[in-house]
Amino acid sequence: MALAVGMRVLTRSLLRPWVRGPGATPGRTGPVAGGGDCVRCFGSPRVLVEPDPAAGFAVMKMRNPPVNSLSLEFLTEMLISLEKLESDKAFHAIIITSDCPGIFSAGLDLKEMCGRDPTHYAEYWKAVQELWLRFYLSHLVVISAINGVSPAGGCLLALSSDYRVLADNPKYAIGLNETLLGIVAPFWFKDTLVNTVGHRVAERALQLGLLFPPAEALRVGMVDQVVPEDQVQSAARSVLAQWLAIPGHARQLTKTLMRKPTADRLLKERDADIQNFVRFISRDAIQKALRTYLEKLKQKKS
Ligand SMILES: CC/C=C\C/C=C\CCC/C=C/CC(=O)SCCNC(=O)CCNC(=O)[C@H](O)C(C)(C)COP(=O)(O)OP(=O)(O)OC[C@H]1O[C@@H](n2cnc3c(N)ncnc32)[C@H](O)[C@@H]1OP(=O)(O)O
Repeated sequence: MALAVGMRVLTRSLLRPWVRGPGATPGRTGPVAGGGDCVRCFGSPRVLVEPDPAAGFAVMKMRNPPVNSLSLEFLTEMLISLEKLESDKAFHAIIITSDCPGIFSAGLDLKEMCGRDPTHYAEYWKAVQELWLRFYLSHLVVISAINGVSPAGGCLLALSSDYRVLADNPKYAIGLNETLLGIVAPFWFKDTLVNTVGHRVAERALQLGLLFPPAEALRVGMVDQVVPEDQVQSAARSVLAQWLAIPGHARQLTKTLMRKPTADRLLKERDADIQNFVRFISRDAIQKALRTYLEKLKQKKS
């Protein structure tokens, strides 16, 4: 409920044509991050959407610096942008990528899961569920152009796509590392991984909290392609052509056939999953583990 209200408010206030600089005219050409012009870009503070309706796709750039952590506001903005693209018949695909150098997404925002009250945890978890459900089941072709490190929730987002292109940089590790934080990946994170890499690889990766560098990620099937860093976006665009050449209804029905059983499991147990999360995350031991982890991240700098 709170999420629905939040989304309505954000839809009104944030989904405006993307314009940069004072005096720019909404809906008209404006400059985009990285240079160049963008016709009818739109978005919100944390999500920039560069549409190419003639080609049938849009690039969704995550820009929640410093690390694209999936805060409640950021999740909500991503959902709104996705919804907007899904409801426009001009779009058949999106490429999701990052505007934060070296980081695809640091995963769920630890500050949303630490030192807050149960109502907040429930609202946050509902938004996380929603993001996964919407991306996992989207009728659009979703390609991840992974141009940075993507642990945990960042990896889940990538795994929810139909195809993953990873930049070949040894720093850009990807995986569900929850156990390293002393937390447990929920069953639908696990199912998404199993569906991608198979049971044995997933079992080992989840228990050990493995973060796979590019060559390993490709070997186990966590990503579909590894390309030189400067070719991630062009490779994603190239592969999109293959996906868009398939009759849309046949591809969409096939996607649903493959993914619905996994999504249905969460849909059936959604409230219980929220209660489970709230109970788990509220435990003193878990809160302590999260605080220690955040502290470690801070100390790393000094
Ligand atoms: C039985 C079980 C039942 C139920 C269980 C239910 C649920 C539990 C499971 C919940 C699932 C959680 C999934 C997640 O996604 S948890 C998040 C996991 N993410 C990580 O481990 C990544 C942590 N971050 C990093 O490793 C590095 O930051 C990173 C490699 C991404 C980037 O490194 P870099 O050196 O470039 O930056 P830093 O200096 O480390 O960070 C900059 C600032 O950003 C803050 N930060 C980083 N990550 C996060 C985050 N995920 N959330 C919030 N904030 C984050 C970091 O602290 C720095 O902050 P400042 O010091 O500048 O204030």
